Amino acid sequence: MDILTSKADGILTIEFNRIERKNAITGVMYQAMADALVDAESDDAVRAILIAGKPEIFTAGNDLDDFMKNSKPVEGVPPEMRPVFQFMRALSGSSKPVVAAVSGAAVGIGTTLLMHCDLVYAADNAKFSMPFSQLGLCPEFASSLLLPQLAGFPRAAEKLLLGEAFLAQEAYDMGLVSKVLPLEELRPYAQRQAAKLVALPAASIRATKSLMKRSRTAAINETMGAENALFGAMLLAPEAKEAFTAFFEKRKPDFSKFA
Ligand SMILES: C/C=C/C(=O)SCCNC(=O)CCNC(=O)[C@H](O)C(C)(C)COP(=O)(O)OP(=O)(O)OC[C@H]1O[C@@H](n2cnc3c(N)ncnc32)[C@H](O)[C@@H]1OP(=O)(O)O
Repeated sequence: MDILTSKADGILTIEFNRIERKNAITGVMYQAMADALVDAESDDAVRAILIAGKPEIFTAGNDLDDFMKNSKPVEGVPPEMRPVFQFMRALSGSSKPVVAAVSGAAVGIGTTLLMHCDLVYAADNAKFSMPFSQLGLCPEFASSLLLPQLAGFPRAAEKLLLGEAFLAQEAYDMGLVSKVLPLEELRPYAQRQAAKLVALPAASIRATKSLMKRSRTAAINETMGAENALFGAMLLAPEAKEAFTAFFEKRKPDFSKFA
């Protein structure tokens, strides 16, 4: 199983488990996470959600092979029904508190999804990147809105225009991360924080989260729509094909021939 889910003591834990591919996320994995989140939404026994990777890697982001093979529109299937949309919609709209424990690299959607979590804990080996421009793509799932809001435009531009990677301390300084911890303390700490949420009155947690997110929900949804229309087209463009092919051929992409 490339995604592990378990429920215990009021916490739904979702864990990336595809270490041989650096936890790169396929459609099947997005669907498994979407299903777990949708199920949790209607399960009163779940009072907090914990998302984690492996000590050496959170996730390498979307599986690039999946991007190459499964990006064409499918007749009769609206783009919003794709597993990645179902997952991000369920995460962004979750009424339950979501804790993320990040260690190792969090690439692409691996960093974007953190902007939709509530408590984000990073190990001192965490490394974040949104290399969309390096892949011939553009930001997705409201990162073009949320990152400038969190970090200010100039810093967000370094991360989104250049796709530069950044370490845990910078992520903390930018407001993307709640706290940085030594790797060995990360998981127990995130678990304890989730347990604290479980022990608090669920109605208070729900109300607090909903009030904190209320003013930006419409903007997030509108931005996701605009980004995803562009992203879907860019996935099929020659720049992305060159970037994906170059990755698997273990060479630098050559974008010089594209205007
Ligand atoms: C809507 C969502 C959008 C997005 O998420 S866009 C972002 C897409 N992701 C990426 O562009 C990241 C690509 N991966 C990497 O840059 C690197 O990997 C890492 C920095 C994550 C790790 O580097 P290292 O430790 O050197 O590992 P390795 O040798 O590159 O990878 C080990 C095996 O894993 C495969 N793999 C890694 N990432 C992906 C991926 N994203 N999709 C498919 N396969 C991936 C490789 O090819 C390789 O495989 P083999 O052992 O056969 O050479």
